[in-house]
Amino acid sequence: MPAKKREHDPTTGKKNKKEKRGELAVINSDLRDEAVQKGMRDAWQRKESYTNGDIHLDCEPFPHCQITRFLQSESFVESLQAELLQLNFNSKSNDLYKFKQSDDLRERKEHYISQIRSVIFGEFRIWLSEVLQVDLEATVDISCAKYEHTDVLLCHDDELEGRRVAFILYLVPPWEVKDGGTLDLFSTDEHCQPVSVVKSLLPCWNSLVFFEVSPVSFHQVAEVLSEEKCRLSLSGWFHGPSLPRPSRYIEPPVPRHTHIPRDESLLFEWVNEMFLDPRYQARVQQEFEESSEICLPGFLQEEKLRQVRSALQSSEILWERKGPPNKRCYGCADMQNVPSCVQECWELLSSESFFILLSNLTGLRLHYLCGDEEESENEDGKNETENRDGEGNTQASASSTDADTSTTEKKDKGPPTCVGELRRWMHGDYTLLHDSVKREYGLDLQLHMGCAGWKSEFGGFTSYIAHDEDEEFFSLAPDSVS
Ligand SMILES: O=C(O)CCC(=O)C(=O)O
Ligand SMILES: [Fe+2]
Repeated sequence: MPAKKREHDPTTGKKNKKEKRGELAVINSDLRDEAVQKGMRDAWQRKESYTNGDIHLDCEPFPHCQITRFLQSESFVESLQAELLQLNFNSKSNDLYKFKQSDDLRERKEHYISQIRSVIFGEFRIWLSEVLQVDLEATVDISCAKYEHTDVLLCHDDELEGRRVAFILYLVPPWEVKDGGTLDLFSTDEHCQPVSVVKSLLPCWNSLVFFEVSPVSFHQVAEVLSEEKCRLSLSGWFHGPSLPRPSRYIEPPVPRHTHIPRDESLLFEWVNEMFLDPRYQARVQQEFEESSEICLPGFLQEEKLRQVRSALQSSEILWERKGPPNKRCYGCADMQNVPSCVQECWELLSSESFFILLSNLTGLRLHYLCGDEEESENEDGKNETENRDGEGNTQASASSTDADTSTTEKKDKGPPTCVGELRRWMHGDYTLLHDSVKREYGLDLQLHMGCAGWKSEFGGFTSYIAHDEDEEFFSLAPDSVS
């Protein structure tokens, strides 16, 4: 029920001060019910589900609770929504997310914003402390987010010093699965790494979701697909003692191999002869040494390229999803089961003669017969770079195929080796920058197929950033190499 309206103070006849400024925030009265509190507390301790009226607790894949009709008064929520929409919103975009965020709400003086802030970090925090049996601090950590068409927040766990419970209050129009924008919860494996979405919560007007921030609280906001609807929410964290965290999981390294023995005939068959001319190679090398990257259009012979491209488009290839989703999500082909011309192209890239060709084109020592003019510079760490996800992956949002090999060598580290994948990028695929990767020197090679006429708004670029820098220094679009 809405807070009782009283226009005038009966004793003075003056307007009631609070009424003049607007309604008060009152939370769902079920939360004050002692039986509900006890039921919630017991269920939370035992990690069991619990439902009572507007409150639904579920512990799979990790404990989370949805409170529908969080605020008693509909008109309060409407006024709050209107006030929030008047705020200034800033576009936020990086590899992990794209959405709009309001200015800081901690100090805002607007009536409804102040009201909701004090009820969430006052009465509701005390209720939550009681239910979870955890001392939650009065620290105010809240902002307003607006997700519109194509906005997204990829898989993450919310872990940050001090955050104990995450909450989101939704202020959305009637929402359906086809609108996207669900809050997806991930299951995790034995290393606390996310596996797949096992539950999706539809955002719902005046409902509040909360969950404990933990090593397994992986979630995402699915891309908003509706072109009209605005997914407005207030979200933040209650701070308190963090849960124990296992040490960061480091993925086992992907096995690499040295070149495979194939002679130059493979090069003559596959590579445009221009790139085999030593004078042209010297020019390419000079340019590569100046800029550390080079694009070689028309690298493969037209007929070979056509064969590979059409073989890749055939349905014979089994594309497997590569995860974990907090690091990457794209299709990857099993190289044992690809058409023979694709296999042959793969052999070309791993062949001894190709290692020599790459040495000649780059000046890097990728074969013992070739000198390395860059070696002393690399040894200083001057050229240390890392791409957007630190592992030589591209980010894409449309169908494409991409072969990527990396070759590395450092003194006393043995002969140069390579590793690669045949990848397919579709709408929604991505890689994320992350820390759990060993930094080392390497050469990234990308061979894009079927990306002619690529437009920048398709996404799918690879973003390279230097270690410890925020800004990218180089972006590679697929069309520049097809
Ligand atoms: O809006 C949501 O449903 C979740 C938002 C979220 O996960 C976050 O802001 O960290
Ligand atoms: Fe989150």
